[in-house]
Amino acid sequence: MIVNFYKYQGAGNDFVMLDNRNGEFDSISINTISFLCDRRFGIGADGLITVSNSQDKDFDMVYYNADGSQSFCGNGSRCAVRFAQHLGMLTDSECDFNSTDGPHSAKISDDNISIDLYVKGTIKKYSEKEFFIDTGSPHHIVLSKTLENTDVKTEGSAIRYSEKYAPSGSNVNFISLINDSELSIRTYERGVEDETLACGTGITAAALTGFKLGIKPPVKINAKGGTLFVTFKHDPDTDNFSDIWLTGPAEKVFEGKIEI
Ligand SMILES: N[C@@H](CCC[C@H](N)C(=O)O)C(=O)O
Repeated sequence: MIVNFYKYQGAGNDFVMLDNRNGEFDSISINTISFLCDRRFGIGADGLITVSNSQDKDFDMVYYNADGSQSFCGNGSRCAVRFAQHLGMLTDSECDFNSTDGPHSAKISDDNISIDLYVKGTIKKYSEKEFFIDTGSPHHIVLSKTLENTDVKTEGSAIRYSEKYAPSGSNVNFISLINDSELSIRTYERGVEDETLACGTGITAAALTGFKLGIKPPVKINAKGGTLFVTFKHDPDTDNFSDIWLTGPAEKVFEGKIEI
């Protein structure tokens, strides 16, 4: 079967997009997802997203990592909003959509897409330099003074597969604080099993963890593939974060046909 595909990227986190408005990719197989995301034998991407009609929102999306596993994806969601706009599913500069972890809202401009995210639970502090937070996907955070020289694949993989996170694993982010509103980040992504150029839920997790270390919103975050911004509110009485928004670029790279 020959299918149309679209390739999008958000700060270098790249995705194959499939128009699923007729439901043809409802039961897409893990093998097909892995093939389409393969950088040598397929199109190549960190993940794959299907965009479908929704009963109660502007669209529904499902995110799959390159290995076919599912989670919530911040950059993928931002790209899915841009794709829904391309498909003519959006009529406004704001929209609502359903993703793997529930409903989200988005704000659209020519340069950027912003989405809101939700935290599950609170930040867990393992030590002065290691933390965990779930921003729709699970994220381990390591404070690093040697970010450029960090072997993200080896060190990230060791934490991702550690007993602490078995059996489902965690994404792993290495961060360096630059000043009181800026940090740099490198991320090992579960399901891609490698470093990616940016990870939206990881960037959000880093901004919120950074707040605990003295960083104030809006937080500017430098990833390898680009710069994103995170804003949020924090309630000192409950220690809860709310009104969390991730903002950055999301654009179509190319489109084509492929046999699956
Ligand atoms: N790239 C994503 C995160 C995708 C999910 C993650 N790999 C997981 O399995 O938890 C993002 O931009 O948030």
